[in-house]
Amino acid sequence: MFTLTVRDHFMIAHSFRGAVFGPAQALHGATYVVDLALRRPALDPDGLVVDIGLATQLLREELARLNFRNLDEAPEFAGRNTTTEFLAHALFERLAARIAAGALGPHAVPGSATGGLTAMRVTLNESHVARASYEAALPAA
Ligand SMILES: Nc1nc2c(c(=O)[nH]1)N=C([C@H](O)[C@H](O)COP(=O)(O)OP(=O)(O)OP(=O)(O)O)CN2
Repeated sequence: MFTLTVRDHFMIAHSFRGAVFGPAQALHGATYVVDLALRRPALDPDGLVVDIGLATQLLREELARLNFRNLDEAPEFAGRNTTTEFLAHALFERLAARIAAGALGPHAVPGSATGGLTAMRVTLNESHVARASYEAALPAA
């Protein structure tokens, strides 16, 4: 299995509901370093998992939707604790939809004639001691 990983970061503010979060029930900031890992068992006709430039651009675009926002005020997350795990899954779903729509080129579309991407992992590094990931297969379109 081949894997290509690209990295970017974003900054948000949020608060959590639940005694388990202790002081993080108050509004606080976070800077997440995000690793996007893209997987396929066979390289495309150019010898790539995907083009690094396209992957970097896609990740940057999706993180820009969250960057500098107070997630407590984000309608799409209303009523949810925007934990590191939750955000990893939310980003996975957005990125998977963009990839299926061709954002990383036709050879990356899952189930394409050249095989396409078969799996993806989104990791949010929330500090030097903790990170959370969401990983799953990418279904063929
Ligand atoms: N599994 C998760 N646990 C926690 C998350 C999370 O996203 N997923 N987030 C937080 C806080 O937002 C913050 O990152 C850490 O806050 P902190 O108060 O330092 O939490 P700790 O559990 O590390 O320490 P406490 O002993 O509870 O103060 C918290 N947990």
